[in-house]
Amino acid sequence: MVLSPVIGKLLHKRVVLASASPRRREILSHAGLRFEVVPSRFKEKLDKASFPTPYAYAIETAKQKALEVASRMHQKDLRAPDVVIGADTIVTVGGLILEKPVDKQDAYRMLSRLNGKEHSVFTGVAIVHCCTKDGQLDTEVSEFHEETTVKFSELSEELLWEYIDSGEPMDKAGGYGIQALGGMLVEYVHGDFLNVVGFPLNHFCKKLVELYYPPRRKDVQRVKHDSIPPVDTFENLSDAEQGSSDPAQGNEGGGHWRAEAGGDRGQVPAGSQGADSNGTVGVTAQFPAGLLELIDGFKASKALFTACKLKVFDVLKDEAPLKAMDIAGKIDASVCGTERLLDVCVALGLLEKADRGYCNTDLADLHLASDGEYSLHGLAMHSNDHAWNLFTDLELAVREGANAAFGRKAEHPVQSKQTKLQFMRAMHGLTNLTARQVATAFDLSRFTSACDLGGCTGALARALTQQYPRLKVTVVDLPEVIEHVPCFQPEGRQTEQISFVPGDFFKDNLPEAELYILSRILHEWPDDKVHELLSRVSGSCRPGGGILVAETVLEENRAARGSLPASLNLLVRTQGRERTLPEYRSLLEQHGFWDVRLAHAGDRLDVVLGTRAAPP
Ligand SMILES: Cc1cn([C@@H]2O[C@H](COP(=O)(O)OP(=O)(O)OP(=O)(O)O)[C@@H](O)[C@H]2O)c(=O)[nH]c1=O
Repeated sequence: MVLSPVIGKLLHKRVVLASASPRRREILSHAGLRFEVVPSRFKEKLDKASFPTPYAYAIETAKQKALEVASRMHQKDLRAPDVVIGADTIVTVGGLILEKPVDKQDAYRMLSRLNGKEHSVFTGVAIVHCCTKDGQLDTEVSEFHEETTVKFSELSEELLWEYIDSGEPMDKAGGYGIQALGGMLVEYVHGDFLNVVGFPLNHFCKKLVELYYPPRRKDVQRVKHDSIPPVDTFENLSDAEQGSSDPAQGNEGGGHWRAEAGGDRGQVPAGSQGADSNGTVGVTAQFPAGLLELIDGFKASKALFTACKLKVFDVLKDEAPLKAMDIAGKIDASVCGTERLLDVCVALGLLEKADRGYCNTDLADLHLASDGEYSLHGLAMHSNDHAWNLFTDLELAVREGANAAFGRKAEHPVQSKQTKLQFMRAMHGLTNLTARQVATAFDLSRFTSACDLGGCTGALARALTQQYPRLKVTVVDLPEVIEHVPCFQPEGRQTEQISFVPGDFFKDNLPEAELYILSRILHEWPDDKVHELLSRVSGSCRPGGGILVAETVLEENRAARGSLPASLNLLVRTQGRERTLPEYRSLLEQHGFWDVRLAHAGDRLDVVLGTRAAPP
């Protein structure tokens, strides 16, 4: 569980903590961040005197730690992680900077200085976004610091030595650990406790908000030139590989000390306009991280599809954890390629990686392995093998309109032999996920018979019969669909309440029923075909009978809820379209269905129920 949604912004990135500190690792993993730990080899020996403030020193050290790891990882496999986090904690007292003691005497000297006094603990943090361009590592650094004031009690020599002999001071800045025995030395703390322990989590989250939640256009600040801290130019922000970038820094943290130092090393994002030569007004724009995620979205989809196709999630459902090499053997793929794909799946939150190997996440077990009631493996495969190709024609479909594009490359999935089973699998998984909600969106207990037109594998029929034990459901679908229905019957759960009838609902007589169901059917067809179908349903339905339409109903401004690409899907794939409630109401009313009501059936689906009026 992730409390801070901003931490979630890092879940899809490969994040590395460039620190050997067990405390930092613990703080960040408790916050829900997923990361690898690669301790930095940077030697902490920058010339303290050359920094204008102690925290400038801590920030620079943090930055060098992170950059060293980024460049080492880049050199190792020519690919740096997306984000490297470095941190450095120091204690300052009387103008002196205290780091980790080198021995017991050093610890004693430090603790004696702190004894009975107030001191400051600074942690400098660097968040380094990396990208690889033409084989070169490109980095962009965001940095900040946090200060906490700590007061020690008056401590006896005996107590100090007892504490030193405990061994606790040795790997800790200032020679104490506030989170353990050292807590007994402390009278009060002002500020962020975790900052003393080694990582200012609260400030880190705020920084992520700054980085990943750019202000909306109307919030773009118009600021006076002299209120912008001195800035650098980071030239490669447009590289989508990078994932994110630093916005213009506020007048705080790393940006602030630089301003004080009169330096000019801060950063400004691409697209920002600096002040004009008169230094009057400029516009700063946050880096469009969300947009870049969108640009990269297809790569994530393709990685997921590929892992599904290679049955990675099936392999790991059967046996886990497994190392990349073992998985590669089982899926008959190269080790290096498999490892990369697996790591991407980890970054996408589909797999987990531990020392002993890779495992499925619960999400992957439930939805991406090919078996299981709620598997979306079929949908992923259908998207990969079919929808993907059709979407390459989106431009053509937009230029020429659905009718023109349809039929050129697009092929109705149910009519294609090759894709028929795959399409059934896709629909089966999707319907299973929503069937209960559709069945219960309205109280249908007054009906004793229903006919599910285009009911495919009977997934909705099953949910209906479970919900309404009196109800008998006839599923009508094309013969070539019905032929494969047995593959989708859960063992031991066949029910006499459901029967399957092969037929074409545009041509064949419709079975008699009190309730006719059209689930995810009408959006596939243009208005003339919808009228044709509704007129056939209306002709078969007795007065007092019903029609139940399950579709994503558009808002009145035609905005789709949930699945935005769906309407484009229709454009490239069929001649149909999604409709608003007034449109459905009008269609149904024209065919004698009244009292048309809407209910939501989850995030992406709505249910419309109409009652057949007596003919005039
Ligand atoms: C004041 C205080 C510090 N620390 C630890 O002191 C180390 C600072 O050293 P660093 O150089 O910033 O980090 P490191 O441990 O050398 O790791 P690295 O990041 O690899 O340089 C970090 O561990 C901190 O937790 C505590 O655990 N408790 C405290 O109360």
